[in-house]
Amino acid sequence: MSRTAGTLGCVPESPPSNARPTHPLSVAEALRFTAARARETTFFFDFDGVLSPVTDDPDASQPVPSVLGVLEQLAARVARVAIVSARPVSFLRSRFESLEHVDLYGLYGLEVWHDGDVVTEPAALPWVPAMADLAERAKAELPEAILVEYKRLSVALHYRTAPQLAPQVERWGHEQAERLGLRIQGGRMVVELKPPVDQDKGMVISEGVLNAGCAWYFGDDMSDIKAFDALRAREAVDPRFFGMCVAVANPETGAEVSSAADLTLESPEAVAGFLADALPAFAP
Ligand SMILES: O=P(O)(O)OC[C@H]1O[C@H](O[C@H]2O[C@H](CO)[C@@H](O)[C@H](O)[C@H]2O)[C@H](O)[C@@H](O)[C@@H]1O
Repeated sequence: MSRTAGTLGCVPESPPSNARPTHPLSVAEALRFTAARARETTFFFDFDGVLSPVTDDPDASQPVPSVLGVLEQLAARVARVAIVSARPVSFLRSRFESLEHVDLYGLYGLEVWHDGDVVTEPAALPWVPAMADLAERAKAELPEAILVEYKRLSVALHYRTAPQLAPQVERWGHEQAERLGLRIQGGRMVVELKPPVDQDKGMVISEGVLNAGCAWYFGDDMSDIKAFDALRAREAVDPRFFGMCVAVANPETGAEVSSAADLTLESPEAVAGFLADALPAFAP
């Protein structure tokens, strides 16, 4: 259930209060407070299912066309805009190359785009060969209908086009995780195997908001709930900080993500529309 009542509409003209608003709150209240603190605000976005509609083939995913311009404009009006994804940074670069002022975190933060280079968490690097082997083994041992996505430091096993195979994929994934000492991340019609390195979206956000007065996070999947938790945790220790958690509806993980969010938007297209409507609230 959404914790926010009301829709965006116009942002009322009343003077901004310095006091942090309390949850639940209306979208207008959240935007008004955010606009008053725009220069200390970060907007974080997940990619798949949030900026990009879900496709059967992960390689075919593209951002909603209108979102590119909106993100660039937003980045000029707030302190920072960042995409925090389970995709590799190289993939995110291929989709957002035109965005000069948007920060990119890949593989749940194991990779960061910094000064024109991909910086990888050193503790994860020894796992590259094991992940390459694992991807080959998955292709050989799992049914052909399972799409194996090799991401250098993780392997995603997709059953979107063969949902009846979910139990088999889950079982195989857990066996491999046990065999190799890997971690499992569940998601939308996918089981992902990751190195046993402490890094997740929650940790990216916890670090990313240390100097922020306000942050919004838009997510649709199980891994995004940790990012929501990070905003709540920051609010708990910093009485000035305001965090807004936005879910994007979907038939798979939507209920769980929405129940942890302040606001639920209907689709990636609705995210783009929401941001476009919100832009005038933030002075250029
Ligand atoms: O953190 P994200 O950017 O949201 O990445 C999460 C997973 O997204 C991708 O899989 C999801 O989207 C695919 C394309 O729409 C879809 O086919 C799949 O069913 C979804 O789970 C990506 O391929 C995965 O590697 C990410 O873990």
